[in-house]
Amino acid sequence: MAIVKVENVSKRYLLGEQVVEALRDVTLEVEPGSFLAIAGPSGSGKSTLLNIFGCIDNPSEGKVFVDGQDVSGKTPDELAEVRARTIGFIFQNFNLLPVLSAQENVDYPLLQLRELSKAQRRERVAYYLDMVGLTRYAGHRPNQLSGGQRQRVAIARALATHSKVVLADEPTANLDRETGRGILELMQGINRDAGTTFIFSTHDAHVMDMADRLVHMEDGRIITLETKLAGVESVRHSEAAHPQGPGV
Ligand SMILES: Nc1ncnc2c1ncn2[C@@H]1O[C@H](COP(=O)(O)OP(=O)(O)OP(=O)(O)O)[C@@H](O)[C@H]1O
Repeated sequence: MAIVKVENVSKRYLLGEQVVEALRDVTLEVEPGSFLAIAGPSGSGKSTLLNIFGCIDNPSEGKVFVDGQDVSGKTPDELAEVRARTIGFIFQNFNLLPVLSAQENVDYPLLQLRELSKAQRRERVAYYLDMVGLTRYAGHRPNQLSGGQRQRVAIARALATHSKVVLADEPTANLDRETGRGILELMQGINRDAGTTFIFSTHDAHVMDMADRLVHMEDGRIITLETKLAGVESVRHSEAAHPQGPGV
């Protein structure tokens, strides 16, 4: 079963009098354990697709499934619950709370999981800060950390809720190439060791190379889907090869 799936999803925004077609009839299934990159020119719909996968935005048409649940008809409170328990987010500008330390930033989304005791939360925060190599920096606030360290805090925060899927919108865009590569290697290691699904958008060819699945978008549509398994690369042109839409 797909961990996230969109079926015939379109998204239109109204910009004054003008209608912007951000997504046009997109169908995509992402299998658990994928390390999937979404590439495409600026404005092609990458962030919109990630936001719809993450239940931050609703499609104008089509269906969205997260962890087997059809989220189309859910209330805002129900969607918040799905997000809190299933999905982690990483952003290009890190989105950490500036007044909180690294450990408090990682703890913050855990406050929504009311079944966790304070001791369990403390244990989880310590575990994930260790996983991203930041135990020594637990008490530092974001402005006392480098860009790469801030993104590591964001990764720990995304994982601490035991998210099944981490959605990352250009996670390396504000980092130099070497630091960006380190962040991708960290995400890839977690993907391989823990089986967490990662879906990230990128403009960077080096980052695309690290993905095991690569979706190319243009003008709100999926143009191609590449799968790299055991050294074999296949490229599917979504409409010709997949009348039902591509499955990843
Ligand atoms: N809230 C909004 N209101 C109006 N138009 C929007 C809104 N969000 C996105 N769009 C438009 O939808 C289209 C797709 O935008 P989107 O941000 O998904 O592209 P992208 O591929 O992520 O671009 P980038 O690589 O520059 O981040 C663009 O034409 C954009 O201007």
